Formats: sequence, structure tokens, C-alpha cells
Amino acid sequence: MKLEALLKHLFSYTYEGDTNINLSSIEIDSRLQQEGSLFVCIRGSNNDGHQFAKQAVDNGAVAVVAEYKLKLDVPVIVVPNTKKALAILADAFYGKPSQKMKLIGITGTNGKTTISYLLEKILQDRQMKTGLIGTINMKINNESYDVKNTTPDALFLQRAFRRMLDNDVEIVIMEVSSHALDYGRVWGCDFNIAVFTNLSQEHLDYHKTMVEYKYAKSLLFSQLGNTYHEENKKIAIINEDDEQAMTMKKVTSAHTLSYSIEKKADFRAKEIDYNGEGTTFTLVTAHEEMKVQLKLLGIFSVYNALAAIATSFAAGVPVKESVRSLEKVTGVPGRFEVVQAGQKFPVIVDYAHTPDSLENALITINEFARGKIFVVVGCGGDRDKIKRPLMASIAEQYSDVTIFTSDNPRTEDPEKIIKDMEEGVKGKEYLVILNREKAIKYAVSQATDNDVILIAGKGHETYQTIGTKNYKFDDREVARNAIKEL
Ligand SMILES: CC(=O)N[C@H]1[C@@H](OP(=O)(O)OP(=O)(O)OC[C@H]2O[C@@H](n3ccc(=O)[nH]c3=O)[C@H](O)[C@@H]2O)O[C@H](CO)[C@@H](O)[C@@H]1O[C@H](C)C(=O)N[C@@H](C)C(=O)N[C@H](CCC(=O)O)C(=O)O
Ligand SMILES: Nc1ncnc2c1ncn2[C@@H]1O[C@H](COP(=O)(O)OP(=O)(O)OP(=O)(O)O)[C@@H](O)[C@H]1O
Ligand SMILES: N[C@H](CCC[C@H](N)C(=O)O)C(=O)O
Ligand SMILES: [Mg+2]
Repeated sequence: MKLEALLKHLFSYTYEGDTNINLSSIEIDSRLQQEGSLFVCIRGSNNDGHQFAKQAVDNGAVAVVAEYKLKLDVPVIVVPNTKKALAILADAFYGKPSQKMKLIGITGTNGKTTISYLLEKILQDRQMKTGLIGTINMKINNESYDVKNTTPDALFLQRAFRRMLDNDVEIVIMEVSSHALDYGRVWGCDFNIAVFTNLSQEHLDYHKTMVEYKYAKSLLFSQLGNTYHEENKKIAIINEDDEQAMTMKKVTSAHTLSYSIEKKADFRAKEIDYNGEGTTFTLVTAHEEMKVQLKLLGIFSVYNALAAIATSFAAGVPVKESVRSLEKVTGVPGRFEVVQAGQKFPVIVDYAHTPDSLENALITINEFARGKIFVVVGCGGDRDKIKRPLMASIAEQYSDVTIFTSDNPRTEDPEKIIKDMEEGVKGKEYLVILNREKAIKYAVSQATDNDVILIAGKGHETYQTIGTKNYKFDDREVARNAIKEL
């Protein structure tokens, strides 16, 4: 593609140099330069891409997009905001792929990954070709790829959408994190459906206040737009029971569909019941009422199922068919995943790493546990410090044996993280076993037949980050080995 043709997509820019040149790609990392590329300088939290423009040119870039004039031997295009320019240029360079597929964005503190997996199942059961982008991985149909971020940057996204489109994908489900919304990573994404799960405390290290955090989440709904054309409807799916439901509804001009357990809504669950097999409820919509039998546990599974049913409905799937698919789902990796290695007590690995999700997980366990509840939990380093005492207090409140351990200490001192957690403990006895493997082994060695062990915080993760290095670590594998050693 010619640079001058690409620049037509920008609204305001100045440039110096000849723009009648061919571009082979767009890049934002000078270390990954390819011959003939356009380098876009992004200001990040650690580095400023402008500092690397010269290196990018040395590595083959033939033009640069920046926020101020740079002295280089290639054309330099100056724009007011390179992040926005990147979104516009990448979208155009890859042929506006998200406009050619249905795009579902899911935001909220908890439930995004779970709902995205439930949706993938429902849509694939309808023989739809799906793409998925989220915390665990990116998927193109059934091929899985590693990802660094839950919601990657605009360049990665547009490139991924193009690849998906080339593989006949018709519908893409993606998690949209608050970081991504704040960074503008999803500018350029033409969402058709936006889903709001819930809002509770998380990421205050980044957003500083709950008001800022809520504002970031709301951007998905204000960006959804208001196309009311039959072929390109924009629909917001809102959890009516969350305190912030009204905020999300107010900022969007799109159609809305609501789901709820407690209030009147388009999709409502009543008569919820838990049994050894899972969770049952009666689904009530304007047109039908039906029993749903999930193999998943906990009230949050009902919320996630309602969100998936409402979203699939918005994507054209009849409610009965969604329900039939959901009833077959046995679980999502690392979300309330039961580790079974012949032991008599359930060992549950769950990605609960926020106060709200930890409380939900433990409340659910309290509903079926007949013996003692063990919890092994830590808090991530270089992340929200305010959640540490809250999570410790919840762990103490809902468990009989509370074990504090490390969860990706990153560049922080693990002992200091636990000290922050201990501030929340109100007096009950607890144990500190810094080494996560030893903490899990201890819990497994102490549990007896009717007990339940919850290993919280890491879910599907297969590493422990200590310093800046990732060490192989999988809660499920460690628990399985500990059980076998009994
Ligand atoms: C704080 C944050 O979000 N950082 C993201 C950001 O990195 P950064 O701002 O540090 O980037 P930087 O290193 O300062 O570099 C700025 C620019 O210079 C370029 N550069 C840099 C060095 C060099 O030698 N050459 C060069 O060209 C970089 O490619 C980049 O374009 O941009 C990177 C590329 O898009 C992201 O991978 C990275 O996410 C990091 C890994 C991260 O941990 N982010 C977390 C906080 C995050 O975003 N989490 C949410 C999920 C949260 C949740 O809901 O649970 C997510 O969506 O993943
Ligand atoms: N709807 C929900 N409401 C509250 N808690 C939930 C909900 N769904 C799942 N959880 C809990 O939150 C944990 C994380 O769930 P999930 O991975 O689906 O959320 P997420 O929003 O993708 O999180 P992340 O932002 O870290 O990617 C689960 O392991 C479970 O304990
Ligand atoms: N996306 C979240 C995941 C946290 C998972 C937990 N294991 C931790 O490392 O804190 C984050 O990066 O804050
Ligand atoms: Mg997720």
C-alpha cells in the first residue's frame, strides 16, 4: 500500500518528505522492524517510542508517524495523537476488517473470560466460524495462540482481525480491559455488541480512583455508536443488578438488552438452586420461560450464563439453542476448575484475584462444603495494593484454614506483599507460607475427606513471575502432584 493512500484516512496531519512510497507493514516496536515499514511512535508507561524512531529507520522503516517533528532521513508525518493515528492507520492498512465481521466486546471487572468462552461454545455449536481474544489466549476457530495482554494494542488487534477474516471468521468475541479502553487500544474496532458484567474494586494502581476506573469501562459503551440499521445494529448488554448499570446505559445511544437475577430485565433468572450436579434456574424472557441446568457452580455462573444468552440472542441465536449449548459446558480453564487425582476432597483452582471474585468463590464453596474450607491465596506484586487487606479479610472470613502465599510477586518483596495483606486480618489464626508450591502441598496434606481446598488467584496461569522472570508454575499441576504424593 502507498503511504499517501494510507494517509488519506487521517483527518489532521502535517508531513515532510515524499509520501509516494510503498509500505510493507506498520510497526510500533523498533526492535521488530521490517524492511519497508511505517513506524508509529507510541508514548508508553516505560518508554517513549519517539526515542526509538532512529533505530526503527536503521532497521528498515521507510516513514515515521510522530507527535512532533523528528530529524530523520525518511518522511515524518506529525499527528496530534499517535495512538489514535495508529488505530486509524492499522484499521485502514488491514482493510477495515472489524467492519466485515460481527465484533462482540466484553468489559467489567469479573466474568469476561468466562463469558467469552461460553459464547464461543454457543456460536461454534451453531457452526459459526469464531475468533476470540482474551486473557487465556487468542483463538482463530480452534487454533490457539499466546497473548501478552488480555486486550492487545491497536496494531496487534487489526492484524489479528485481518488474519481471522482471511480464515473465514464471521464473529469475534473479545475481552476489553479497562487498561485497553484508557490506552485507546480498541479505537478503530467496530463493535456490534458490547457487554457489561460488573464493576468492583481492581486496578486502582493504574486508574487511581473508582470513578476513573468506571469511566474507562464506560468508554466501550460510549464508543459503541448508534447505528440503528437492521444489518448493523449496535446493542449493549447490561447487567441490571450491578450498581453501575445505569452509567453504562446512559452513555450509550445503542439498543440495550438487560439481564438480572434481582430486577425486571429482558433476561431474568429465578428459582436458582444448587445441587451436586451444578446449578439450575428458570430463565424468563418476554416470550418464553424454561429450566436451565448448568454444570457450573455459583451465583456468578448464573450471571455469566445470562450474559451469554442475551449476547447470543443479540447475535441472532435463538434462546433455546444457547441454553442447550450452555448446559453442555463443563468448565472454563482455571475458572472453578476441579483438580481430581483420586483424592476424596475437592481441590478447586480459581482465577479469583479481586476481592469481589474471591468472596463469590468462597460463598459458593460455603454452600456445598461439609467439612473445613482451606484457602491458599496471595496478591500480585506491582499491582493494586488497596485490594490486599480486603482479599485477606475475605479469605479469613469465609475459610477455616487460611494460608497466605505468593502470587506473581514481580519486582516487589513477597514478604512485604503479605504484610500488606495481614493489615486486613481481624484476629483469626492464619498461616504464611511464602513458597506457593509448599503452601499448596501443606493444604493438600492437611485436608481430610469432607474438606474443600480453594487455590485462588492464578487460575489458568502456567508461570510465577518473580522479579522480571517467569518461572514454570501451574496451580493445577502442583496440586495434582501434591495429591499423588499423599
Ligand atoms: C502498563 C501497560 O499497559 N503497558 C502496556 C504498554 O507497554 P508500555 O506502555 O510499557 O510500553 P513501553 O515499553 O513504554 O513502550 C512504548 C513504545 O515504545 C516502543 N519501544 C520500546 C522499547 C524499544 O526498544 N523500542 C520501541 O520501539 C514500544 O514498542 C511501544 O510502542 O504497551 C504494551 C504493548 O501494547 C503492552 O504489552 C503493555 O502491557 C503490559 C505487558 C501490561 O502488563 N499491561 C497490563 C497492566 C494490562 O494492560 N492489563 C490488561 C488486563 C487487565 C485486567 O483486566 O485484568 C490487559 O489488557 O492486558
Ligand atoms: N460474573 C462474575 N461475577 C463475579 N465474579 C466472577 C464472575 N465470573 C467469574 N467470577 C470470578 O472471577 C474470576 C475471574 O473470572 P474471569 O476470568 O471470567 O474474569 P475476567 O473478567 O476475565 O478477569 P480478568 O480481568 O483478570 O481477565 C473467576 O475465577 C471467578 O472466581
Ligand atoms: N490481568 C490481571 C491478572 C492478575 C492475576 C494475578 N495472578 C496477579 O498476577 O496479580 C493483572 O495483570 O493485574
Ligand atoms: Mg479475563
